[in-house]
Amino acid sequence: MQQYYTLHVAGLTRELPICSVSDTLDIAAFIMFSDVELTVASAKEIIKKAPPCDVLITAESKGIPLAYEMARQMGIRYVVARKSVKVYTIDPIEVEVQSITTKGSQKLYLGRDEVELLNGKRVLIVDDVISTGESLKALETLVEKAGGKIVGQAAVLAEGDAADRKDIFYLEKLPLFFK
Ligand SMILES: O=P(O)(O)OC[C@H]1O[C@H](OP(=O)(O)OP(=O)(O)O)[C@H](O)[C@@H]1O
Ligand SMILES: Nc1ncnc2[nH]cnc12
Repeated sequence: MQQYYTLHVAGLTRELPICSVSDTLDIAAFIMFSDVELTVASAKEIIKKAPPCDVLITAESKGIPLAYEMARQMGIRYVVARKSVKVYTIDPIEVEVQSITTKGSQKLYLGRDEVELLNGKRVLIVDDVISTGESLKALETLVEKAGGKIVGQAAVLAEGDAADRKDIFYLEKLPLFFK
């Protein structure tokens, strides 16, 4: 039978389905897509903790609604690091990324327009979850390549050991489930 983890975040409660990552590890899947109420409330709470910044960056895909909503509330722009190059991606820069939810390695790309938005700016990196930190590391590398200055790294949830990191801020911890 499907099992759930009860999450309290930003004044809301959600039941997260427990999903298998491997023979030894399960995660509670945190998917903000579709959940406008949770996205708006989480954005508001992260903004309260955020340092002054000029632009946000997130990774495709689950960080996008959060970055959009934070940028809307803050009145600033946001950049999405894409997982593929499109016909309209001019002069892409790239970095390799691995994530706890995806087998094998992927890449994150920024086009020239996104690089221009980041260059010389105070950049806040945002994501829905920070777990192994690999996605965050890839975003850091991209911001540095683009000539941006990272002023903070934020997430709604810090999963597993990420909760002990001192270089990020987040709203709630999320446990990993070892089998
Ligand atoms: O700290 P990490 O281990 O890198 O995990 C965190 C990343 O994993 C998730 O994305 P995912 O790779 O599942 O891709 P998706 O957003 O496209 O579903 C999440 O949105 C973060 O970007
Ligand atoms: N618990 C989780 N739910 C969704 N995506 C994730 N990426 C890393 N941990 C995750």
